[in-house]
Formats: sequence, structure tokens, C-alpha cells
Amino acid sequence: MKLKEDKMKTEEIIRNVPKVMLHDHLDGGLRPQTIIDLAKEIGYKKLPTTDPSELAEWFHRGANKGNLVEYLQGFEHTCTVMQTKEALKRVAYEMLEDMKKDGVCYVETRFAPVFHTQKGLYYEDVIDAVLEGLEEGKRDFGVGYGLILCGMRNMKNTLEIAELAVNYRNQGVVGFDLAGEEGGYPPKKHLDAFQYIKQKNFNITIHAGEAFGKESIWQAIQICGAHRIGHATRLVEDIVFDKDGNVVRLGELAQYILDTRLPLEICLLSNVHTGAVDKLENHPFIILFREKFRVFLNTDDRLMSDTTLTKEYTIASELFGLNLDDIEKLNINAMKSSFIPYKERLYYIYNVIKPGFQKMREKLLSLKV
Ligand SMILES: O=c1[nH]cnc2c1ncn2[C@H]1C[C@H](O)[C@@H](CO)O1
Ligand SMILES: [Zn+2]
Repeated sequence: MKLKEDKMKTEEIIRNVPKVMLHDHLDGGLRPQTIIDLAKEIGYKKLPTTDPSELAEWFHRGANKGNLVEYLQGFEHTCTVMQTKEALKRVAYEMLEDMKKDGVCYVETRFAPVFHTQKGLYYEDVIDAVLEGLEEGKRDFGVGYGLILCGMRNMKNTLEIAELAVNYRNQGVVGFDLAGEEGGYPPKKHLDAFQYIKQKNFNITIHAGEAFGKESIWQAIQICGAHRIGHATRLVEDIVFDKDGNVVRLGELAQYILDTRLPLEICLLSNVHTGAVDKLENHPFIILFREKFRVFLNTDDRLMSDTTLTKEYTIASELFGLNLDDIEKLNINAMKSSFIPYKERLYYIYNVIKPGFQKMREKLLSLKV
């Protein structure tokens, strides 16, 4: 079934089918008005405006510089206003409300506790507050969640964060991530953290192949034991194409990732903003999808990249010709890749995603779209 050409229609259809998102940064997705409110409460003066749409535009301009280092600068402002339990709880709660509006049925959100202790909160206070907001949001909006704790690649305390993630495994934390600037900070520097997670039979995702090449992806998987990769955009370096752009052969790493069904958390718009790809049309997502890699779409940072999951899928539909079956397949890929227990994943696939897409197909048939 082909999605209708009409832009509004496509977007509406996509918003109304149950979607799954596994790569979303809590501190990259605040509502502009919330930043303004929180900044006012603490007397934070570094925001350029108190107009929400101007502020959103300012964050986006700051992020859209074509390199990861500048892209990450905006987080200083969002993290500064997330230093109290109340602020952390509000941001987490609102994130789930925004997911509900966007038609997301399950989300794994992530953040780095180390950025939220400037006003004296302990790590546990920070994580408890976020989990409280998420739990209330789940109750009020019916969106499932898992929390991922990020260690930062340029810091030395990643083992401590990995230990925290494991300590909270029965309270909503589902995994551990390594985020931040990629060039010059190889994941193997944090081997102790990854080995700890592995020994505890817990879950690892690593940002890799975004600002650095396929070597970074290889290291994340084969040295650090990542179960999923965030971005993996530069995996395309391990694929051989003919002069017409057809895939001729996969390199050993790409073949391994394909054969082991290792999930790749693709973030289209963010990759343009950080310069991982020069333009959306050249994003390797569609090659990976057609070659049957386990890929799915994500927002990364909704505020900085001015995006939503609906927008990411709408763009992919328009640029790459995805149809409703493709979008269902991608969301099932995402659910299969989540860090929640297998039976819960099956529940979402068979009781939420498949019936939701079927309902939409029937609706479209009845409308003769
Ligand atoms: O796209 C990204 N690549 C690497 N690190 C990122 C990206 N987006 C956000 N982060 C960082 C900045 C945040 O403060 C941190 C935790 O969410 O993760
Ligand atoms: Zn990210």
C-alpha cells in the first residue's frame, strides 16, 4: 500500500500509527516554553529570548552547524535548567506527553546523570526524579518507557554510571550508553564500564559511526560488546557499490552486523545537522533498509534537530518512497531491538503495533486513499 503523495495526509497517517523510538535524548528534547519557565525560576540569563518559537529556532540554528562539537553546545543550556528534582521530573513527564501526541507507544529515552549535579543533587536523586516523571507520564499517557543512562566519552567516571544503570535495572533503567564527542574518544577507553555491564548480563548501546568512521563501529561492537549502535551512519564505508550506486558486496563488519541482526538506531535529521551526512538524500538509511539490516528511525534530539518521530518517518516516506508496510516493518524492527524483556516486546508487537497498523489500513481502504 502506497502512502498518499499529499504531505499533510502522509504525516497524519504516520502520526496515527503506533511507533517505537529507542534513541531520544531527554536533555535534547525539552519544550522551549519549559526551558523558559525553568530558566526564570533559577534566574538563568544566558537564553537569548523568552519567546518559545524564537528560542526553538535559536537552538536549532546553534545545532545545525554541520559538526558534532558545535551541535553539542546547546546542551549546556538545557542541562543548566535541569538541576532540581522538580525540573527533572517535569522534563521527563512532558517528554512522555509529547510522545503520546506523536503516536509513540514505547520510548527509550536517555540522559547523562553527570550533567545534573551542579546544584548538589546526588546521582540517585537525579535518576529517581527522572524515573518519577516517567512513571507518572506512563500512568497518565499510557506510553511505555525504558531509561538508558549515558556515560560521556570524554569523562573518566563511566564505570560509576554503568554501576548505577545496573543498580536501577528493576526500577526502569534498561541499559547503558556512551555519548558525546566521538573523534579522539574511542569507546575502548571505557572497557571497564562495558565489561561490568556484560558481567551483569545487562544492555549496551554506543554512539558510533556518527563523527568517526567504521573503525569506531567495529570497536563498539567487537571490543566493547555493544548490543545496539547509535547512528552507525558511516557503516556505509564498509559497503562496496558499483558506479550506479548498487550494492556489490558487504565488508566483513557490515556482513556481521547484518547476519547477527545487530540493531542500528538511525537518526536522519540529526545526521545532517552534525555533518555525518551532507544531505538527507544521501543518507545510507535506505540502502541499509533495502539490504535488510535491522534499522529503524529515531529523533536523537527533538529540540536541537527540530524534529519528531512522525517527521523522521514522513521525510523518509517522501524521500525514499516508504509505504505503510515498510513503516510497520521498521517499527517492529525497533520493538525487537528494545531492551525490555522479550515477552513485553512480543506484547507490543502483537497487541499494539500490528493491530494499530491494521486499523490504519482498514481506515485507508474505507476512505479509498
Ligand atoms: O548525536 C549525538 N551524539 C553524541 N552525543 C550526543 C548526541 N546527542 C546528544 N548527545 C549527548 C549530549 C547530551 O548531554 C548527552 C546525554 O543525553 O548526550
Ligand atoms: Zn544520540
